[in-house]
Amino acid sequence: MLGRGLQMTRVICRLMSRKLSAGLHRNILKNMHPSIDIWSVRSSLKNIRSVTMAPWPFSSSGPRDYSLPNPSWRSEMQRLYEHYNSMCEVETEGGEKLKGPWIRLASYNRALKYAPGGQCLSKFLQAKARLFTRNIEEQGAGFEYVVFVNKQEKTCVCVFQAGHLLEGPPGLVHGGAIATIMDSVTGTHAAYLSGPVMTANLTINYRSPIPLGSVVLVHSSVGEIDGRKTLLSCQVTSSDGSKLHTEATGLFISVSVGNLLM
Ligand SMILES: CCCCCCCCCCCC(=O)SCCNC(=O)CCNC(=O)[C@H](O)C(C)(C)COP(=O)(O)OP(=O)(O)OC[C@H]1O[C@@H](n2cnc3c(N)ncnc32)[C@H](O)[C@@H]1OP(=O)(O)O
Repeated sequence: MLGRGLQMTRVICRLMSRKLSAGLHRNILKNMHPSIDIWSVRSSLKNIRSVTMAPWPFSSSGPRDYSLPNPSWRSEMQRLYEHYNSMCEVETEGGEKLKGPWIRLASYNRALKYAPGGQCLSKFLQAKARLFTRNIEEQGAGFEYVVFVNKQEKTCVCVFQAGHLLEGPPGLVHGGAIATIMDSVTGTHAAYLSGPVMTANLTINYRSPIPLGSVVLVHSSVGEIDGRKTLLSCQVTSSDGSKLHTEATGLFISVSVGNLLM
């Protein structure tokens, strides 16, 4: 049986979707043109500022879930994926939840389109938008990663394989690519915990270089959640955890759905 919270969230999302569509349709009918009166959309979005989001808005029913294994994954990446996946919660046909405390977060290249209520908006506002970390089509060339969240401990781990397009110093991963994956993992973790957020700051210390093509773990844990502020800490380690590559803290501020679309 689906949890009551999830059912409630679905109802809210359906209502959200209607509100968003209503705002859009008014403008489309008025102008007969897909250039949107952004202020009208913004004002209709203001009404949904206090919506409580589902812990994770994406189901595994999108066209391509980028967090699933593909042939470019090295054996270490596959092994770690299977390790965490074997501890993941599964739901039986009868709705019973079995197995461990982890869940794998599905990941798509179009964050708006596959979020509840976002399908209509994505056609007009961000038709060409693609998630930065998921827009290199060649498998294994860029960011290969899968994120798992531990619901009991409220921690998060990402298995990350850095492809050849992420080079910085010869043979090593670019610092900006490391920052990107840390921002993505902590941002995803914060969104899972607190709903829609924006990164307010990310403070990074690079301790040891990451070899290009290697598989590392990105760990994220909660420092503090205080009102709109979610403070997380993050470490990138070698896949066996013995070597620290990078550490960071990130502050995420909860925002309204409208903020994310403007
Ligand atoms: C589901 C999808 C999955 C999709 C999965 C994809 C995951 C990818 C995640 C990527 C995430 C990103 O890269 S986001 C993109 C990069 N980030 C940005 O562009 C953010 C730009 N900045 C902003 O938009 C804004 O400054 C905000 C939203 C962060 C805050 O603005 P605001 O909403 O007006 O809030 P404001 O009143 O200023 O601040 C609220 C409280 O936070 C504090 N505060 C605000 N900023 C800071 C700061 N930098 N450092 C310290 N503290 C700060 C304030 O002092 C205040 O504390 P007090 O007085 O209340 O105590």
